[in-house]
Amino acid sequence: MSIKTVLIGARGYVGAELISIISRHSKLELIAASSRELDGQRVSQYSKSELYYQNLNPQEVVALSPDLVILALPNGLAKSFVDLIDDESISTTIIDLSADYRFDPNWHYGLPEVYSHKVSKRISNPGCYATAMQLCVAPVQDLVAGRISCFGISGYSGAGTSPSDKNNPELLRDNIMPYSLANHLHEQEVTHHLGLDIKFSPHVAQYFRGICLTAHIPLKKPTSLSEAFKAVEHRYAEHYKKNELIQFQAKPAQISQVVNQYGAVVGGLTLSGDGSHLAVTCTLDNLLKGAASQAVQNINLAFELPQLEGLSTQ
Ligand SMILES: NC(=O)C1=CN([C@@H]2O[C@H](COP(=O)(O)OP(=O)(O)OC[C@H]3O[C@@H](n4cnc5c(N)ncnc54)[C@H](OP(=O)(O)O)[C@@H]3O)[C@@H](O)[C@H]2O)C=CC1
Ligand SMILES: CC(=O)N[C@@H](CCC(=O)OP(=O)(O)O)C(=O)O
Repeated sequence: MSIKTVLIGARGYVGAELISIISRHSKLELIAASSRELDGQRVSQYSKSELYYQNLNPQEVVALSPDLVILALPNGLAKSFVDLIDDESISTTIIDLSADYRFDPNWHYGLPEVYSHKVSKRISNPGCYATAMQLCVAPVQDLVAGRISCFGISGYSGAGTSPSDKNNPELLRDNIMPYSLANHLHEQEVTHHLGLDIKFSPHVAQYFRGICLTAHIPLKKPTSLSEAFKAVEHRYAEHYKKNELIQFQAKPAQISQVVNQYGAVVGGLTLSGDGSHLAVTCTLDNLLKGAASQAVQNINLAFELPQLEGLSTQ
């Protein structure tokens, strides 16, 4: 039995990754893909059937009676689709890749390695940096004593295809660009979901994809440095050993390990001399574990499929 899927925002960087994964997923059947710019053109990456982009409005989406609607639109555009599907009270599951519903208590915030799965027909997918920050902090969340600071750097695909300074090759050449150094949406998102005080400094660089994030975490006073390190390392190893998509390692995580990969790497645990501060790194592909492959994990959980369905072959 296939899951009839409609993808809204199919032309984008995230949409393109979703089409590729859906093409290899045994249960997801893409019945429509929306793009204003590519309306009428063939969806060449979709290999299961001959599909053409359409410029779909919410009424046309509902008329298709999909089992699943994936929204991969820029922030602020999900509402018209969500409200109509809600009004029609059809049994369609919605997963939104934007930030629009990440603070809505009626939506399940889907970060499977950090928050236990809840059956829901409304799923909000975390932001890319927000995923990396939470993967860094989750194993020691109860040991945190004060403000966490995170430094993140992303490839310019994080800024999407709409032209901006953050994906302008001229401005990015031989450059690294700090931006939104206060109140970044992901700083708010992680503070909200972890309930901790987090400050985040995003940067963008001229490479295409991949995020490297370093978290500095103040810890409650340990008894001794060696004991503290052993205890903290054990926590990370235990937390991630049951999560196939997360590789925990001793060395700091590097972007080269995760480009075009569905999972993330966490590593480089380093305690300050007095044991009061822990540094930890996480790398992930912003378009995959930061978006599309995490969305498919969440879709699998929502439809009670194996969590890694469609994600194992890499
Ligand atoms: N890039 C990343 O690393 C990550 C992105 N996200 C989030 O995922 C979503 C998609 O991101 P990304 O793929 O990078 O974005 P892109 O800018 O690359 O793509 C946006 C998509 O939305 C469509 N679109 C844009 N404006 C409108 C509109 N007014 N009405 C209808 N469709 C529109 C575009 O197609 P067309 O113009 O042809 O209609 C395109 O398919 C965003 O919410 C982003 O914040 C989340 C995690 C990581
Ligand atoms: C380089 C760059 O611009 N990155 C984006 C992250 C995109 C993302 O994760 O999308 P949401 O807006 O849905 O959270 C940013 O910092 O806003």
